[in-house]
Amino acid sequence: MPDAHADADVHAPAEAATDPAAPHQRPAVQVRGLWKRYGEQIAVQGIDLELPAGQFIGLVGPNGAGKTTTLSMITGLLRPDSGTVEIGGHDVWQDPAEVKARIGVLPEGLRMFERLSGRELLAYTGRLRGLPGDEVDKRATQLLDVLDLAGAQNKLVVDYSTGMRKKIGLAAALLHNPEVLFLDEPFEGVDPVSAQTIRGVLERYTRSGATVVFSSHVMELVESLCDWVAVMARGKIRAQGALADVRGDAPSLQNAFLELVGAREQGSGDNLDWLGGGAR
Ligand SMILES: Nc1ncnc2c1ncn2[C@@H]1O[C@H](COP(=O)(O)OP(=O)(O)OP(=O)(O)O)[C@@H](O)[C@H]1O
Repeated sequence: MPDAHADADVHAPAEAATDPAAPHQRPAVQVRGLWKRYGEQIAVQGIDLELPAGQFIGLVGPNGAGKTTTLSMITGLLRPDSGTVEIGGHDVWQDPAEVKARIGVLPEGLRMFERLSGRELLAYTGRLRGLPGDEVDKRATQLLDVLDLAGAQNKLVVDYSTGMRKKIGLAAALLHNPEVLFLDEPFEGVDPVSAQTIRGVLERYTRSGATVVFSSHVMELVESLCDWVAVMARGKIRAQGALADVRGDAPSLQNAFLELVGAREQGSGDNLDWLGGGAR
């Protein structure tokens, strides 16, 4: 692990954003000086992020790092104390309608219209997005099919399992074909088969030039999916850049991550001498 990684704000990626020959020149998301405090608790401490377009981007960090707070501010769900966010060149808080037309969001613990069926939920979401009815029908049928929800399309959302809820939430977030898709812990509670399905849909989507930003604390998943990562700990960005640059010389992203977030400071449980070993 290079020493630079141990300090805050390693910023490895810049060429993609500045190279005039790069296919996606403007960053998909530009965050400057974002702060959020809940009473005494500072959740996000003045972060800057430049997320390149057309990439699979992972926002990783331990529990309580500030990932959900950050994604909520980026997507216009939570007003920052200070700082700005631009998506596709539009300010999220000055120009919310423009931004919301360009993004899809699957927040953590998404509240849905529980008394609608999966198909009705998509029909309703599509009309809210201003799509014509026949186009909504066509897209809904295809998404339900690809996400293996066709058999449950007439079931009420309240009766869906956790994984089914993630999938119908993902379908609703994709229906209007957004430029940037934000997903908070999209694979949490999802079985391996459904995870593979979701993964396939998202990979196809980024190959077409769209951007996926998702938060996770599962390093293997991030390492296998992402082109680009931002590592957060205690409300700050510890590193951001292409996956290989953030990983550096470490054998895996997990090792790089543990180094970056200072896991050793938190102890290894050595003082739990009463635990296990028959000393009851
Ligand atoms: N509504 C709130 N009121 C008070 N404190 C909050 C609130 N939401 C988050 N926090 C605090 O802000 C910090 C960041 O929380 P956040 O949920 O953004 O982290 P996270 O990285 O998404 O964590 P996790 O991976 O556990 O979901 C935590 O210390 C949390 O306790």
